[in-house]
Amino acid sequence: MAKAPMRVAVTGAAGQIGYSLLFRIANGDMLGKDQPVILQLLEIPDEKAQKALKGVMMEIDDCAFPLLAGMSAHSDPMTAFKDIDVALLVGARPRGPGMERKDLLEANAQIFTVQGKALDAVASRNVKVLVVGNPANTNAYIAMKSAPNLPAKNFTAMLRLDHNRALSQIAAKTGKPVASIEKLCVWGNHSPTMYADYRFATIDGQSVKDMINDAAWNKDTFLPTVGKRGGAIIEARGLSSAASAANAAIDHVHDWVLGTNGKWTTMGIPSDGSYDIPEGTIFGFPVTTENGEYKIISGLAIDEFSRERINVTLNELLEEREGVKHLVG
Ligand SMILES: NC(=O)C1=CN([C@@H]2O[C@H](COP(=O)(O)OP(=O)(O)OC[C@H]3O[C@@H](n4cnc5c(N)ncnc54)[C@H](O)[C@@H]3O)[C@@H](O)[C@H]2O)C=CC1
Ligand SMILES: O=C([O-])CC(=O)C(=O)O
Repeated sequence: MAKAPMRVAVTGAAGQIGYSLLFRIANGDMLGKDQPVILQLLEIPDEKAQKALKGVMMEIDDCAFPLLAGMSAHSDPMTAFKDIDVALLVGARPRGPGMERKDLLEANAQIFTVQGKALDAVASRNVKVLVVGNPANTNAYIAMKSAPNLPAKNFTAMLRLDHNRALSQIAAKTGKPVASIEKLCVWGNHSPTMYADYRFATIDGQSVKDMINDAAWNKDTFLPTVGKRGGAIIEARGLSSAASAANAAIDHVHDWVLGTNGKWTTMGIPSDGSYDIPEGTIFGFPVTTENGEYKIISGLAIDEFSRERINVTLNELLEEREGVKHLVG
């Protein structure tokens, strides 16, 4: 029997990331090739944005995706989020050259109180929320706090792009295929302070740390390359990453819904107090997923260097949180 369609809301649907994301969702890349989807697309109530959204929808129509069971355009989150199973909160201002993601806090934070409240009011009680709009961890925190009637665990932030960037750097360094790398993770905030950690990673059962055996490369090349990759792309393209961000959003939700079969990935999730990260902080953790639920990998040894790095990214998140205290009550 055919599966019932899942309702997926995407905000900022006429933006850069939206243009790389919507077609792949409708094509079944995110929820599976046997899963019909209904797209509920939100843009700002602005004539130009709504018109651009209509144009994107015309193109989606023209793909005649067999899995697309419905599609609607919205300018109000209360209708866009009605009964949704998945929310991709992309709509927010991107940074330009010379900005850090936290510089967007002022401009974007408000969006996530409004949208958190709307999710609280009208979304499925099991809605899976992924915040992509920057600063993603703190925006996810705001949305979570604005939706007290939804389980906090439903709110996540995207660190998958950082995870994928780290995979790719390690594949290049070791000369091994990306698919052979396991047990990699990225701790913390989606910002240059994030801590990409390959201490536990393996390739064909062999330790990646032993294979690379170069602490200076880790500290002086790998961590800055992964941490500052978003900025490097803005510098090169004049615009922030879009197709790779959309790809990471697809990966994140795909794995959350369909499971990782015991493999590690990275998700920004509300801490349960693991690794001394204060409960409720939206933090990048190594997880596995099964039956639509994620689980933090527990019991990993945190050495002195790692603890320092984790503390730096945690402190930045706590500062960001302090800055939005007035919005979350
Ligand atoms: N977490 C991550 O790894 C990444 C996050 N990002 C972030 O994603 C966000 C979107 O990036 P782009 O698509 O490149 O930006 P964009 O400017 O091309 O598109 C954003 C769209 O969101 C819409 N929008 C703004 N406020 C909205 C609201 N309240 N409701 C609905 N729609 C709204 C705008 O009208 C625009 O069409 C930015 O904040 C960017 O920094 C980008 C790359 C990676
Ligand atoms: O760097 C930015 O502003 C966009 C982003 O989050 C990324 O590419 O990681």
